[in-house]
Amino acid sequence: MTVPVTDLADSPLAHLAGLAFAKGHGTGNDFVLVADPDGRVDVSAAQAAALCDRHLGIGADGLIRAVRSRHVPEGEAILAEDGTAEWFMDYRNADGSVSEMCGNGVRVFVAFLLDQGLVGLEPGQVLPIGTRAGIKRVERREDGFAVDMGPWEFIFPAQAEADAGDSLVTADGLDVARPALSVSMGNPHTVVALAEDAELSELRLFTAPSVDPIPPHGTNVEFVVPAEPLVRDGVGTVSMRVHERGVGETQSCGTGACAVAVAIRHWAGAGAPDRWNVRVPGGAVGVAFVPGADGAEHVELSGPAVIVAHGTLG
Ligand SMILES: N[C@@H](CCC[C@H](N)C(=O)O)C(=O)O
Repeated sequence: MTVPVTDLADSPLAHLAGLAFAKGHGTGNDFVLVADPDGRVDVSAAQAAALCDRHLGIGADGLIRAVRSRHVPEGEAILAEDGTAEWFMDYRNADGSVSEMCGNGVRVFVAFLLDQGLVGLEPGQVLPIGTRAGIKRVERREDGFAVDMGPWEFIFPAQAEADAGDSLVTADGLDVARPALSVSMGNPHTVVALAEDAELSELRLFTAPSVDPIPPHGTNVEFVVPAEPLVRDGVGTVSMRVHERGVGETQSCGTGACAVAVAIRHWAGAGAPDRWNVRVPGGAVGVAFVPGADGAEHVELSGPAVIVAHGTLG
């Protein structure tokens, strides 16, 4: 009997045989990346999930398709706002669901465009990228990328302003439900403060925490512990773990780190710093609150982006 070692016939990946891909990560948040400049690769939710499967596929927290903005429905609005936003980040979670935004992903996306020779970008230069959460401007730096993530918002503004929390979160490893604050960074996040490192490390995030009330489109849940001291030389430091919507626990979440900085600064009150170092299991990212060109406060996310491998499916 011949064993068909390259046969994907029974897999959702069958129609993608021959597809070139790269694998990359930002602080351990890892992605399969596919270049599809002319919008010819139609990846279904099942195929995205199969590609991201760590046992039967390539394995990743998400799938990123690099497509020209003019070839996606969202691109019309993107290009109307900025005709130079040529590239669109089509992002899917590991379960195949679509997400509005990925902060680590958008840095890795630009590293991938550079890797593929699809753009040129010198340190100090900025590239506008279309996403489902609008245009994100990504600056190349000597040691990685910094992204203008735009303004943040409370998801339940009335409760957030009035109280320390707007919802309650229970998770495996927590003795009682904890108050939490829900923040939108284009995608939804719910942030829970814990008292000490032991509480953070004892969490078991194999199952999704439960959030009540849950934001309308579900949520990513971040658990955060302040460093001791919280602020040194004007920069705050915290440690976080995350359970991502559509994925599970990941090594890092860029939009989650931004949401954590928003919540911790809110809880810390007047005098809290505008610059934060957010430690994650896969490394650390920087978050800064900066004035945006539109007059609103914007969140800037900075960190590394690495392309680790290239391959062909099948
Ligand atoms: N890891 C990402 C966020 C990816 C999307 C998220 N799971 C969602 O569904 O909103 C990041 O770095 O921001």
